[in-house]
Amino acid sequence: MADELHKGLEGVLVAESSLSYIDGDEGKLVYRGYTIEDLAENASYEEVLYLLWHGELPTRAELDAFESEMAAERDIDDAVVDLLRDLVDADEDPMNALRTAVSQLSAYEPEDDADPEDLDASLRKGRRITAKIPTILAAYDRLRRGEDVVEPREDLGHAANFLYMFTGEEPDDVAAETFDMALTLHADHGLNASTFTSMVIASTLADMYSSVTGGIGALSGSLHGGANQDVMELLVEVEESGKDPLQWVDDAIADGLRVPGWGHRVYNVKDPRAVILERKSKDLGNASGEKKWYDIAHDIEQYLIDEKNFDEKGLAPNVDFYSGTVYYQLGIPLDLYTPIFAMSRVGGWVGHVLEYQEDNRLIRPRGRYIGDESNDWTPIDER
Ligand SMILES: CC(=O)SCCNC(=O)CCNC(=O)[C@H](O)C(C)(C)COP(=O)(O)OP(=O)(O)OC[C@H]1O[C@@H](n2cnc3c(N)ncnc32)[C@H](O)[C@@H]1OP(=O)(O)O
Ligand SMILES: O=C([O-])CC(=O)C(=O)O
Repeated sequence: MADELHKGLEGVLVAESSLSYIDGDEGKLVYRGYTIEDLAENASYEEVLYLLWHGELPTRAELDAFESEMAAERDIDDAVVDLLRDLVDADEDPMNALRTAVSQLSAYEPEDDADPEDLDASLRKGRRITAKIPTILAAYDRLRRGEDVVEPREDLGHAANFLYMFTGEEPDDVAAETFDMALTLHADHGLNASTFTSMVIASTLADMYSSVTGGIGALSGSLHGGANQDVMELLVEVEESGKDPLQWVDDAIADGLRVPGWGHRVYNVKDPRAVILERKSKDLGNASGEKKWYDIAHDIEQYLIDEKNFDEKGLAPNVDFYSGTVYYQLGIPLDLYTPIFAMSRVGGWVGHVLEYQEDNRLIRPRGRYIGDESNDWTPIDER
């Protein structure tokens, strides 16, 4: 066996997949053969879920049935709401609250005793978790605002229903479509760290709740999904400093800042999702007359390219760089940005787990041992 070390598993092929394809040099992303641009423009998030989980686009009848099944699974048990209240009291971060609540959901899973190798049951579990995540997040946010939880509605789409439960008002078409598009953009991305985490867990024949709970944990970190909140915090900090944004960034880089929302393990050029989100952020700003956040982000992007030559180092905006400026304009609090990423990426976690389990093999790499090999035992009183 080769003893070459692949730190961070960079470039290591560990599985075959037909869910999503990324060309990191061309800035191209496709889900099951459909470009992200086509999907962002034409597909609903539910259509994307169907595509990822069933391998092809649904017919109208299949989509109607799928949407109804999802909508019927949105309710969460009162005990989960009680848990969320406790977590609000403990001032828990929403991403951690989501991780805890998803883990608790398994207690109310009707097919709890299904064999983990029963892929149809795993798919239904994945669908239930996906349907309930928006309910958990909206409830958590309302509880911490001291407001009553709003029950899900079955007549609204996944994105619109989240915004409805979150605000208590039915969203307008622009907000619902923008949010739906953001969910589509984040749904899958190859064997990223959180998806791989879910697959590692599933490879032991643990159940879907464990896989998704682990995926949420992996996504929360600042090198992964956590970066979308970091970007918006940076933009707010820049704005509140009253300094010239470019000078602020220059100083921060000199102090060793890793610019959140920049760089990617796979892309060497601008992430195609960042291109779409940038355009959306600009359009929303133009429509509302409040282009401040888009402008600051865009100016920073230009500066990093023109003055810091980030592009020559293969550094470019990733999906997280402009998403926050879109969510901000939808009135979503900063610490919900990463949970919203999870609300979408659960589609990829479930899809990859199911695909991997079709031909499961325990994931178990090796580490090279570099410790001592033959120490003499020293009794505790002599150390
Ligand atoms: C949804 C997602 O998960 S997308 C990624 C979200 N994460 C972020 O936006 C956090 C900021 N970005 C990063 O930390 C990194 O680019 C990562 C973790 C995403 C990818 O990292 P890796 O592929 O491991 O690249 P690595 O850390 O080896 O960086 C390569 C070089 O680029 C530099 N670099 C990478 N990202 C950045 C950045 N955001 N800002 C400044 N420099 C950077 C590194 O310092 C390193 O420079 P060096 O060779 O002079 O030491
Ligand atoms: O693919 C990755 O490494 C990070 C990720 O999840 C994404 O960009 O959506």
